[in-house]
Amino acid sequence: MTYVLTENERAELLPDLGATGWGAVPERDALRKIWKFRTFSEAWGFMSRVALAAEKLNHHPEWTNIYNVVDVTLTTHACDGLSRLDLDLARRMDKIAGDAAEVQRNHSEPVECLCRLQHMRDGG
Ligand SMILES: C[C@H](O)[C@H](O)[C@H]1CNC2=NC(N)=NC(=O)C2=N1
Repeated sequence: MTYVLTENERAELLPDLGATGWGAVPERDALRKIWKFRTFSEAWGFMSRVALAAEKLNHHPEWTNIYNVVDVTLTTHACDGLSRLDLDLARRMDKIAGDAAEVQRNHSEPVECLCRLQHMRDGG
């Protein structure tokens, strides 16, 4: 079943994602990453491939696309927080993007904030 990651799991698994540019959304138990591709076509190609991976996982991103920028938030609605599925999808997205895009890092908070389960309730 889908369950919210424990503090031990967070401490073990989140730093690697933080290193690739995933951040913590303030006051939510959610991960965010922003990619800037060279063109709209490359951004849309990335989104198409991710959409197929998301369908396979039956786990879907919250995302927006403006021209060549794709802004992604991952969380699990079924358990109202971060689950393994978010980490799986995050890793797949990283793999699909490869180094085709510039990763914007000046947003959100460090993933380490998500290692405390109270993060989303006390606002950081
Ligand atoms: C019925 C279906 O399994 C659910 O609605 C799935 C689909 N995709 C999902 N995606 C995300 N991000 N969270 C969910 O809880 C979720 N649930």
